[in-house]
Amino acid sequence: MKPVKVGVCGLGTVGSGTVNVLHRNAEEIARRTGRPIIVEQIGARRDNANCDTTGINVTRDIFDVVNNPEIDIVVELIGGYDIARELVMKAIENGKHVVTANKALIAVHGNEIFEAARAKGVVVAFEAAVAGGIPVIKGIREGLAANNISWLAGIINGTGNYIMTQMRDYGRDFDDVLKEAQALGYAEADPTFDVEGIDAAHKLTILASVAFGIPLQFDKAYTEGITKITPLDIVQADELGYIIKHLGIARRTQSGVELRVHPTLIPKSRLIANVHGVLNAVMVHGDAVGPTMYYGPGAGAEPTASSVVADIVDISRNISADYSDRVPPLAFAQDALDNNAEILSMDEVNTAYYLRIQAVDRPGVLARVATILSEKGISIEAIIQKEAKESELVPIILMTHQAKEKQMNEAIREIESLSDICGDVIRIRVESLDN
Ligand SMILES: NC(=O)C1=CN([C@@H]2O[C@H](COP(=O)(O)OP(=O)(O)OC[C@H]3O[C@@H](n4cnc5c(N)ncnc54)[C@H](O)[C@@H]3O)[C@@H](O)[C@H]2O)C=CC1
Ligand SMILES: N[C@@H](CC=O)C(=O)O
Ligand code: NA
Repeated sequence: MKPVKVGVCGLGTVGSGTVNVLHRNAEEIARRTGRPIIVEQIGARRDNANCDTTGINVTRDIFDVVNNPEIDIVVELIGGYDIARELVMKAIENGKHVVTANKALIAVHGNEIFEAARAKGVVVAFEAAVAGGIPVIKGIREGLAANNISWLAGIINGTGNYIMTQMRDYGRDFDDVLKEAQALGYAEADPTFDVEGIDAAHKLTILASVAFGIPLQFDKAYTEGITKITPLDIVQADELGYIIKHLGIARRTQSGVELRVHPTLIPKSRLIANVHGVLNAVMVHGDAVGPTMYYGPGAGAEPTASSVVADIVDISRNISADYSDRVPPLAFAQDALDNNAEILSMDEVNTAYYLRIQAVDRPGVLARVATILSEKGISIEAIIQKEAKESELVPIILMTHQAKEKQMNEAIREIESLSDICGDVIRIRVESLDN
């Protein structure tokens, strides 16, 4: 059978991993697709010592690749928003199928890209963009196609989970571990995307669209990172029976769709609470299947290449099928996407809370805090008040029952204005993940 010819743009961590996997497993992959897959050309600014490109046409101009008439599939692995968008749109215009690992691109420009691909009858595949090597897009889009999906929650940034795990288990310093994650090829080109939750929000946006059949709406996602999590909160959460994880949560409610990324207290007994290091996991709740979980490496050269190559194989198998017979990019037919599903403002979201308050050790301070919460209709589930040691400040830890974010914001503002409270109230949301 005629080989499928691939052009790889970007030869960094994922690009080199992809070329290596395609070479090493060429025979096994060809047995699956029924035809060989050949790397016809690579567009790269420079060579990569981790990747042998002998015999491959390497160009310094990635646009040579999209304009090469020999190429069937363009693989975009340069990252970023603007040039990647231009490259992918040009590839589509030239009638090429596209595979990308770029979640920023899909979350922000995906609606436009999928529309152009539909008009041209080509496929844009992005399994590697969410949770690296875990086939979670395919799992939801195809494996759960029977279900009404009510919610999903995931640890979807490998770098962040790696940092939190190393801090918790070995007491390591945030900045040191981040440097290590960068050296291991886990982090984004700009690592603030990892630690400030932007990367996770990109991925959550994509997951919510595939699960609920709504257009991509990254600008409406609530985004909070891991930079404010302290060792003290990790210890206190542990004492209360919880573990802190950075989660992306998407939930359908009567009034709209919750789309939020933030640190979260999860009961230690949940499987997902025990997902550590660079590993990711996504829980998806479908009405027919119940709770499911997808687990595996969320970043790294070959785990990510595993998803990139799976998409190449998928396209190679379907290359001759009519566009209307192919699986739609966001799982739902383009004209059936729900444009009316409102993404809720964070004010409307209901969760339980862990609060840590630094108070001057004076009688009545706890009562004053409790009164404010009660006036806002927020009830307390548990309190830990430590003895004051040398310093006269004592941490007060409160766990609340569910409350609206708006009420909690107001309560926090009032608590912070009390004269016996010092600094900001630390607030971490609590998710039971049981329904
Ligand atoms: N590293 C990982 O574990 C994962 C990365 N991704 C995504 O995969 C994509 C690539 O990431 P990495 O391989 O980690 O990044 P990287 O920085 O290691 O590689 C990107 C490569 O593209 C090259 N490049 C950028 N602009 C170029 C241009 N205009 N012309 C030629 N070459 C250009 C850079 O020189 C670099 O070698 C990003 O979208 C990233 O978000 C997705 C999942 C996991
Ligand atoms: N920087 C990302 C890479 C994979 O998507 C992460 O750490 O998860
Ligand atoms: Na994936």
